[in-house]
Amino acid sequence: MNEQIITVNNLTKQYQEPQVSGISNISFSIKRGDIVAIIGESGSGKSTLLKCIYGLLKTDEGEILLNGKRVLGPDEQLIPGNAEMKMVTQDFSLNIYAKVYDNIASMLSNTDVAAKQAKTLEMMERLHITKLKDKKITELSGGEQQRVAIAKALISDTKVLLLDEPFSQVDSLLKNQLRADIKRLAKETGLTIVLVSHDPTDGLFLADQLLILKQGQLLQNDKPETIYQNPSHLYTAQILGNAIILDAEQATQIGLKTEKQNVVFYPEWVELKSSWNSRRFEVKEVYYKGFYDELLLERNGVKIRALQLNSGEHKKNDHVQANIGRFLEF
Ligand SMILES: Nc1ncnc2c1ncn2[C@@H]1O[C@H](COP(=O)(O)OP(=O)(O)OP(=O)(O)O)[C@@H](O)[C@H]1O
Repeated sequence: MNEQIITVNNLTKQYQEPQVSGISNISFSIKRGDIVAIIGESGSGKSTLLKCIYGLLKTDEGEILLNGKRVLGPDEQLIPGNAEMKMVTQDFSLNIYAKVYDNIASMLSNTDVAAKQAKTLEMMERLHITKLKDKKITELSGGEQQRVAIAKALISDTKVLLLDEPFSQVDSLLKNQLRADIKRLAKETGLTIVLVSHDPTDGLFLADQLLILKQGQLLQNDKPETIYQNPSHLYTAQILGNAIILDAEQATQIGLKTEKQNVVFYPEWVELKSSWNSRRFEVKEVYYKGFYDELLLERNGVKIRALQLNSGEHKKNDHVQANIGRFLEF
């Protein structure tokens, strides 16, 4: 069996109004069973790409292949979309008057009622929604509705699940649970998942492959850890959220030399220690993070962040030696 389930070749979709935008000349492929996260700022083309993959938008150039077969556009078939893929959007498209069980079961035919019931119950079990079986959709929280929508999407032998902002309605505790469930589901069933998110931690935590979009262009396509450790553009470092970004003047103030405009590093690359070449910083704030502290440090008016694993070791107004072990230049 071919390892690649989806191949996108030179895909371009431009909207003319109100200004030229969309996505431009995008190529990548997706391995069967992988979770792919599409990350980028608002308007970077994430939803456009997802809709093109599903066949909801007429493309201008290029093609999408699913198992080697071209995905048809909305002008080429009666009902836009693709039978082997399912897309869950932020509105969930559930029947709000029907019970949870009936919403999910409605996707299956009545030819074998016992099999239909068994399959529906199994899918509810997988998504931890068995106890919601007899509730109406209007009685559910956003996160519960999300699970029902995913169960509904998956029950009819879906090969690829497309998720648009899957965690936007879920609080942080449930978000971790739902992320873990989605990951487990993909690994257990071999399902391929493509998701779009504003939150880079979704991609870093969940994905096997991360796509970084900027103004309709694919900027980076790699494993999350590779992208995190080696962002190829300043934009990538910015949207991943955790990086400390300084301009050249600020870098000089804390003793880093650069010929470029910016230096970038992560708090975990800052070593707190005493050594002849480390620099003295003042601890301006200590943020308690559970099993570690995040320190806000300042030197010559420039603020950086560092991690301290021995919680409480350095306190506000202390002076510490900090060595920036590694930094990137852009
Ligand atoms: N139907 C449309 N007509 C015209 N322009 C559109 C249309 N849909 C999207 N666009 C434009 O195309 C660009 C990409 O939009 P898209 O919705 O794909 O981005 P996004 O990354 O998903 O954004 P967000 O995170 O805000 O949802 C934006 O500039 C947007 O304004």
